[in-house]
Amino acid sequence: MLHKLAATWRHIFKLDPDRKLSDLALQKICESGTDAIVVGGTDNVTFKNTWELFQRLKKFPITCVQEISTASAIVPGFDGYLIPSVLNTDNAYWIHGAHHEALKKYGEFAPWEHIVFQGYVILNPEAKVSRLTRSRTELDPEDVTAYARIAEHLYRMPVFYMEYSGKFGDVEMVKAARKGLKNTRLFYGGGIRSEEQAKMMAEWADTVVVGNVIYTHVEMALRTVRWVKETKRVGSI
Ligand SMILES: CC(C)=CCC/C(C)=C/CC/C(C)=C/CC/C(C)=C/CC/C(C)=C/CC/C(C)=C/CC/C(C)=C/COP(=O)(O)OP(=O)(O)O
Ligand SMILES: O=P(O)(O)OC[C@@H](O)CO
Ligand SMILES: [Mg+2]
Repeated sequence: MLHKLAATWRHIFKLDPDRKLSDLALQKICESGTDAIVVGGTDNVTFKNTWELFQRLKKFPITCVQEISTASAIVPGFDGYLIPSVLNTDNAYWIHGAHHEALKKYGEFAPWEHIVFQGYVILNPEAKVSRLTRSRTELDPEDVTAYARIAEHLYRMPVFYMEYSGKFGDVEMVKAARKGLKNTRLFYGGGIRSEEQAKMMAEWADTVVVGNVIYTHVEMALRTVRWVKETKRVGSI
Protein backbone atom coordinates (compact mmCIF):
# COMPACT_ATOMS: atom_id res chain seq x y z
CA MET A 1 0.00 0.00 0.00
CA LEU A 2 1.63 3.23 -1.15
CA HIS A 3 -0.18 5.39 1.40
CA LYS A 4 1.37 3.40 4.27
CA LEU A 5 4.82 3.86 2.76
CA ALA A 6 4.18 7.57 2.12
CA ALA A 7 3.27 7.92 5.80
CA THR A 8 6.92 7.14 6.65
CA TRP A 9 8.45 9.76 4.34
CA ARG A 10 10.12 12.67 6.09
CA HIS A 11 12.11 14.04 3.15
CA ILE A 12 11.62 13.57 -0.57
CA PHE A 13 13.33 14.90 -3.69
CA LYS A 14 11.24 15.89 -6.72
CA LEU A 15 12.96 15.47 -10.09
CA ASP A 16 11.66 17.23 -13.17
CA PRO A 17 11.84 15.06 -16.34
CA ASP A 18 12.22 18.24 -18.41
CA ARG A 19 15.46 19.31 -16.67
CA LYS A 20 18.98 17.98 -17.16
CA LEU A 21 20.85 16.30 -14.32
CA SER A 22 24.28 14.67 -14.65
CA ASP A 23 24.74 10.98 -13.80
CA LEU A 24 26.89 11.93 -10.82
CA ALA A 25 24.31 14.35 -9.41
CA LEU A 26 21.56 11.76 -9.94
CA GLN A 27 23.61 9.14 -8.10
CA LYS A 28 24.22 11.52 -5.19
CA ILE A 29 20.51 12.33 -4.96
CA CYS A 30 19.56 8.63 -4.99
CA GLU A 31 22.17 7.77 -2.36
CA SER A 32 21.48 10.82 -0.18
CA GLY A 33 19.35 9.06 2.42
CA THR A 34 16.14 10.71 1.21
CA ASP A 35 13.03 8.58 1.63
CA ALA A 36 11.78 8.66 -1.95
CA ILE A 37 12.19 10.24 -5.35
CA VAL A 38 9.16 11.80 -6.99
CA VAL A 39 9.25 12.37 -10.74
CA GLY A 40 7.03 15.19 -11.94
CA GLY A 41 6.67 18.77 -13.09
CA THR A 42 4.30 21.17 -14.77
CA ASP A 43 5.78 21.98 -18.18
CA ASN A 44 6.88 19.67 -21.02
CA VAL A 45 6.38 16.47 -19.08
CA THR A 46 6.15 13.74 -21.72
CA PHE A 47 6.11 9.96 -21.81
CA LYS A 48 9.58 10.05 -23.40
CA ASN A 49 11.37 12.28 -20.89
CA THR A 50 9.63 10.58 -17.94
CA TRP A 51 10.52 7.11 -19.25
CA GLU A 52 14.16 8.13 -19.84
CA LEU A 53 14.52 9.49 -16.31
CA PHE A 54 12.83 6.38 -14.89
CA GLN A 55 15.35 4.12 -16.73
CA ARG A 56 18.21 6.02 -15.04
CA LEU A 57 16.56 5.90 -11.61
CA LYS A 58 15.78 2.18 -11.75
CA LYS A 59 19.46 1.35 -11.18
CA PHE A 60 19.23 2.62 -7.60
CA PRO A 61 17.50 0.85 -4.70
CA ILE A 62 15.27 3.78 -3.79
CA THR A 63 11.50 4.18 -3.88
CA CYS A 64 10.52 6.06 -7.05
CA VAL A 65 7.04 7.36 -7.65
CA GLN A 66 5.53 9.37 -10.47
CA GLU A 67 3.44 12.44 -9.72
CA ILE A 68 0.99 12.59 -12.60
CA SER A 69 0.40 15.99 -14.16
CA THR A 70 -0.69 14.74 -17.59
CA ALA A 71 -2.22 11.37 -18.39
CA SER A 72 -0.23 11.10 -21.63
CA ALA A 73 3.01 10.81 -19.62
CA ILE A 74 2.02 7.94 -17.31
CA VAL A 75 4.89 5.42 -17.31
CA PRO A 76 4.20 1.89 -16.01
CA GLY A 77 6.70 0.38 -13.56
CA PHE A 78 7.04 3.06 -10.89
CA ASP A 79 6.68 1.97 -7.25
CA GLY A 80 3.57 4.10 -7.15
CA TYR A 81 1.70 7.15 -8.44
CA LEU A 82 0.81 10.41 -6.72
CA ILE A 83 -2.31 12.02 -8.12
CA PRO A 84 -2.81 15.72 -7.41
CA SER A 85 -6.14 17.48 -7.12
CA VAL A 86 -6.05 21.26 -6.74
CA LEU A 87 -8.34 22.41 -3.94
CA ASN A 88 -7.93 26.20 -4.31
CA THR A 89 -9.14 26.52 -7.90
CA ASP A 90 -12.60 27.14 -9.27
CA ASN A 91 -11.71 25.17 -12.38
CA ALA A 92 -13.21 21.71 -11.93
CA TYR A 93 -10.84 20.28 -14.54
CA TRP A 94 -7.95 20.48 -12.03
CA ILE A 95 -10.05 19.23 -9.12
CA HIS A 96 -11.35 16.06 -10.78
CA GLY A 97 -11.94 16.71 -14.51
CA ALA A 98 -8.54 15.51 -15.70
CA HIS A 99 -8.95 12.48 -13.45
CA HIS A 100 -12.30 11.62 -15.01
CA GLU A 101 -10.76 11.91 -18.47
CA ALA A 102 -7.80 9.68 -17.49
CA LEU A 103 -9.91 7.05 -15.75
CA LYS A 104 -12.24 6.77 -18.75
CA LYS A 105 -9.18 5.64 -20.72
CA TYR A 106 -6.99 3.86 -18.18
CA GLY A 107 -9.35 3.04 -15.29
CA GLU A 108 -9.08 -0.72 -15.89
CA PHE A 109 -5.33 -0.61 -15.36
CA ALA A 110 -5.13 1.66 -12.32
CA PRO A 111 -3.02 -0.03 -9.62
CA TRP A 112 -5.17 1.36 -6.79
CA GLU A 113 -3.04 0.04 -3.95
CA HIS A 114 -0.09 1.96 -5.39
CA ILE A 115 -1.94 5.26 -5.85
CA VAL A 116 -2.03 8.17 -3.40
CA PHE A 117 -4.42 11.09 -3.87
CA GLN A 118 -3.04 14.50 -2.86
CA GLY A 119 -5.03 17.64 -2.09
CA TYR A 120 -2.96 20.57 -3.31
CA VAL A 121 -3.18 24.15 -2.11
CA ILE A 122 -0.99 26.24 -4.41
CA LEU A 123 0.21 29.51 -2.93
CA ASN A 124 2.90 31.01 -5.18
CA PRO A 125 1.07 33.09 -7.81
CA GLU A 126 4.22 33.21 -9.98
CA ALA A 127 4.57 29.42 -10.30
CA LYS A 128 3.61 27.87 -13.63
CA VAL A 129 1.45 25.38 -11.79
CA SER A 130 -0.54 28.19 -10.24
CA ARG A 131 -1.09 29.90 -13.61
CA LEU A 132 -2.00 26.62 -15.30
CA THR A 133 -4.58 25.68 -12.71
CA ARG A 134 -5.79 29.26 -12.06
CA SER A 135 -5.30 28.76 -8.36
CA ARG A 136 -6.71 31.33 -5.96
CA THR A 137 -3.50 32.14 -4.12
CA GLU A 138 -4.77 35.12 -2.07
CA LEU A 139 -5.63 33.05 0.96
CA ASP A 140 -5.39 33.74 4.66
CA PRO A 141 -4.53 31.17 7.35
CA GLU A 142 -8.22 30.47 8.08
CA ASP A 143 -8.73 29.56 4.41
CA VAL A 144 -5.82 27.13 4.58
CA THR A 145 -7.14 25.47 7.76
CA ALA A 146 -10.52 25.06 6.05
CA TYR A 147 -8.91 23.47 2.97
CA ALA A 148 -6.96 21.13 5.23
CA ARG A 149 -10.20 20.07 6.91
CA ILE A 150 -11.84 19.49 3.52
CA ALA A 151 -8.92 17.25 2.55
CA GLU A 152 -8.95 15.25 5.76
CA HIS A 153 -12.58 15.04 6.77
CA LEU A 154 -14.59 15.44 3.56
CA TYR A 155 -12.40 13.93 0.85
CA ARG A 156 -10.40 11.76 3.29
CA MET A 157 -7.25 12.41 1.31
CA PRO A 158 -4.06 10.77 2.63
CA VAL A 159 -1.94 13.82 1.71
CA PHE A 160 -2.46 17.59 1.93
CA TYR A 161 0.25 19.37 -0.09
CA MET A 162 1.17 23.02 0.61
CA GLU A 163 2.77 24.01 -2.68
CA TYR A 164 4.93 27.14 -2.98
CA SER A 165 6.96 25.73 -5.91
CA GLY A 166 9.90 28.05 -6.65
CA LYS A 167 9.40 30.28 -3.61
CA PHE A 168 9.96 29.84 0.12
CA GLY A 169 6.58 29.90 1.82
CA ASP A 170 4.97 31.53 4.81
CA VAL A 171 5.38 29.35 7.88
CA GLU A 172 2.16 30.80 9.36
CA MET A 173 0.26 29.21 6.46
CA VAL A 174 1.93 25.86 7.11
CA LYS A 175 0.98 26.11 10.79
CA ALA A 176 -2.59 26.86 9.69
CA ALA A 177 -2.62 23.68 7.62
CA ARG A 178 -1.23 21.71 10.58
CA LYS A 179 -4.09 23.02 12.72
CA GLY A 180 -6.64 21.44 10.37
CA LEU A 181 -4.97 18.02 10.14
CA LYS A 182 -4.76 14.99 12.37
CA ASN A 183 -4.45 11.89 10.19
CA THR A 184 -3.88 13.34 6.73
CA ARG A 185 -0.20 13.86 6.05
CA LEU A 186 1.08 17.39 5.52
CA PHE A 187 3.56 17.81 2.65
CA TYR A 188 5.37 21.12 2.26
CA GLY A 189 7.28 22.05 -0.92
CA GLY A 190 8.78 25.29 -2.15
CA GLY A 191 12.01 27.22 -2.23
CA ILE A 192 14.03 25.31 0.35
CA ARG A 193 17.72 26.14 -0.06
CA SER A 194 19.13 26.69 3.43
CA GLU A 195 19.34 25.01 6.83
CA GLU A 196 17.07 27.57 8.45
CA GLN A 197 14.40 27.11 5.76
CA ALA A 198 14.55 23.31 5.84
CA LYS A 199 14.25 23.21 9.63
CA MET A 200 11.52 25.83 9.80
CA MET A 201 9.19 23.86 7.54
CA ALA A 202 10.21 20.45 8.94
CA GLU A 203 8.93 21.58 12.35
CA TRP A 204 5.38 21.77 10.99
CA ALA A 205 5.21 19.52 7.92
CA ASP A 206 5.30 15.73 8.04
CA THR A 207 7.11 15.53 4.72
CA VAL A 208 9.38 18.15 3.17
CA VAL A 209 9.76 18.18 -0.63
CA VAL A 210 12.91 19.60 -2.25
CA GLY A 211 13.04 20.27 -5.99
CA ASN A 212 14.60 23.25 -7.74
CA VAL A 213 17.77 23.53 -5.65
CA ILE A 214 18.83 20.10 -7.01
CA TYR A 215 19.42 21.82 -10.35
CA THR A 216 21.18 24.92 -9.07
CA HIS A 217 23.20 23.70 -6.07
CA VAL A 218 23.18 19.92 -5.69
CA GLU A 219 25.45 19.90 -2.62
CA MET A 220 23.01 22.20 -0.82
CA ALA A 221 20.13 19.95 -1.90
CA LEU A 222 21.90 16.93 -0.38
CA ARG A 223 22.31 18.69 2.95
CA THR A 224 18.55 19.26 3.21
CA VAL A 225 18.11 15.53 3.92
CA ARG A 226 20.02 15.77 7.19
CA TRP A 227 18.51 19.13 8.14
CA VAL A 228 14.98 17.81 7.74
CA LYS A 229 15.63 14.46 9.38
CA GLU A 230 17.29 15.94 12.47
CA THR A 231 14.32 18.24 13.05
CA LYS A 232 11.49 16.97 15.22
CA ARG A 233 8.02 17.83 14.04
CA VAL A 234 5.99 19.67 16.66
CA GLY A 235 2.46 18.53 17.51
CA SER A 236 -0.79 20.04 16.30
CA ILE A 237 -1.73 23.50 17.53
C1 LIG B 1 -0.14 0.69 -15.73
C2 LIG B 1 -0.46 2.04 -15.30
C3 LIG B 1 0.48 2.74 -14.42
C4 LIG B 1 -1.59 2.58 -15.74
C5 LIG B 1 -2.09 3.89 -15.45
C6 LIG B 1 -3.09 3.86 -14.41
C7 LIG B 1 -3.11 5.11 -13.59
C8 LIG B 1 -1.93 5.51 -12.77
C9 LIG B 1 -4.20 5.81 -13.59
C10 LIG B 1 -4.34 7.09 -12.88
C11 LIG B 1 -5.38 7.86 -13.56
C12 LIG B 1 -5.48 9.25 -13.03
C13 LIG B 1 -6.58 9.56 -12.08
C14 LIG B 1 -4.61 10.17 -13.46
C15 LIG B 1 -4.62 11.61 -13.10
C16 LIG B 1 -4.72 12.40 -14.34
C17 LIG B 1 -4.37 13.85 -14.20
C18 LIG B 1 -3.73 14.45 -15.37
C19 LIG B 1 -4.69 14.59 -13.13
C20 LIG B 1 -4.42 16.05 -13.02
C21 LIG B 1 -3.44 16.36 -11.99
C22 LIG B 1 -3.31 17.83 -11.77
C23 LIG B 1 -4.31 18.50 -10.90
C24 LIG B 1 -2.32 18.51 -12.37
C25 LIG B 1 -2.16 19.96 -12.25
C26 LIG B 1 -0.73 20.37 -12.06
C27 LIG B 1 -0.13 19.84 -10.80
C28 LIG B 1 -0.81 20.08 -9.50
C29 LIG B 1 1.00 19.14 -10.90
C30 LIG B 1 1.67 18.52 -9.74
C31 LIG B 1 3.13 18.68 -9.84
C32 LIG B 1 3.66 20.04 -9.55
C33 LIG B 1 2.94 20.99 -8.70
C34 LIG B 1 4.79 20.34 -10.05
C35 LIG B 1 5.44 21.66 -9.87
O1 LIG B 1 6.22 21.61 -10.91
P1 LIG B 1 7.36 22.62 -11.28
O2 LIG B 1 7.97 22.10 -12.50
O3 LIG B 1 8.22 22.86 -10.09
O4 LIG B 1 6.50 23.85 -11.64
P2 LIG B 1 6.60 25.38 -11.45
O5 LIG B 1 7.15 25.86 -12.73
O6 LIG B 1 5.19 25.78 -11.21
O7 LIG B 1 7.51 25.71 -10.34
O1 LIG C 1 11.07 23.07 -6.49
P1 LIG C 1 10.89 23.62 -5.11
O2 LIG C 1 10.70 25.10 -5.06
O3 LIG C 1 11.94 23.12 -4.17
O4 LIG C 1 9.50 23.00 -4.60
C1 LIG C 1 9.39 21.61 -4.43
C2 LIG C 1 8.08 21.08 -4.90
O5 LIG C 1 7.05 21.38 -4.02
C3 LIG C 1 7.71 21.47 -6.31
O6 LIG C 1 6.54 20.84 -6.70
MG1 LIG D 1 9.95 23.18 -10.01
